[in-house]
Amino acid sequence: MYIVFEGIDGAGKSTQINLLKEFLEANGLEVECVVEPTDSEVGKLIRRILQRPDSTTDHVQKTLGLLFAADRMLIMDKLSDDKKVILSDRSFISSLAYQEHADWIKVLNKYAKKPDLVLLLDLDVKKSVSRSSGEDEFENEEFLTNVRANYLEIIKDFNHEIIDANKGINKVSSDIKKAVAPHVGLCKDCIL
Ligand SMILES: Nc1ncnc2c1ncn2[C@@H]1O[C@H](COP(=O)(O)OP(=O)(O)O)[C@@H](O)[C@H]1O
Ligand SMILES: Cc1cn([C@H]2C[C@H](O)[C@@H](COP(=O)(O)OP(=O)(O)O)O2)c(=O)[nH]c1=O
Repeated sequence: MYIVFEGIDGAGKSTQINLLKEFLEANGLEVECVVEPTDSEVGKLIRRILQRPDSTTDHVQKTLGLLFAADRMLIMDKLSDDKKVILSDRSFISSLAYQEHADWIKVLNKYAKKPDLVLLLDLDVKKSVSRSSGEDEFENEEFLTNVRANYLEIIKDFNHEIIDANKGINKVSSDIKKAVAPHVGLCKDCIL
C-alpha cells in the first residue's frame, strides 16, 4: 500500500506522517516512510538547486523536473514492497503541481509508482508562508498560490482525500486516520 502525502510547503506532511506511522504500527502494521527529495546524490543536488535565487524561473524548474524524476527512480524498489504500508512525503504529483508542463512531466514520470491513496493536506497559503523557514525561493505567496490551485485540480485524477490542514495537529491527525483506516483494514468508527 503506497500512501502519498501532498501539499504546499509547511502543510504538516512530515508531522502527520510521524503520527500516522505510530498509529498504524500500534495496530500491528509494518510501516516504512520515505521522503522526496531523497537523501541520494540526486536528492542532495536538488536541495542545493532549491536554494538558488532563480529556482522558480522556467529553466530551473524544468531542470528540477528532470532531477526529481531521476531521484524518484532511485527509490522504486522501496516503494514496491507490497508487504508494508509505505508513507511518502511527496511523489511525482508534487512535480505536476510545482513544475507544471503537465504532459512533459507525465512522460518523465511514466515509470514512477502510482499511489494507492493521496492525502492532500490543504493549507492556506498565508499560513504556509508564516510556517516556513524562508530558506527556499519556493516559499513565496504568489508561487504557492499557483501550486495550491494546481493541486486541487490534479488530485481529481487520483484516489484521494482532501484534509483541512488549517486545523490543529490532533484534529488533522484524526481526520487522516479516518481517511486511511478503511484502506488498511482498520475500523474507521473506532477513531476519536
Ligand atoms: N496543524 C498544525 N497547526 C500548527 N502548526 C503546525 C501544524 N502542523 C504542523 N505544524 C508546524 O508547521 C511546521 C511545518 O510542519 P511540517 O510537518 O514540517 O510540514 P511539511 O512537511 O508539510 O513541510 C512545523 O513547525 C510544524 O510543527
Ligand atoms: C518531490 C518534489 C518536491 N518539490 C519541491 C516542493 C518543496 O518546495 C521542495 C522540498 O523541499 P522540503 O524542504 O522538503 O519541503 P517540504 O517540507 O514542504 O516538503 O521541493 C518540487 O518542486 N517537485 C517535486 O517533484
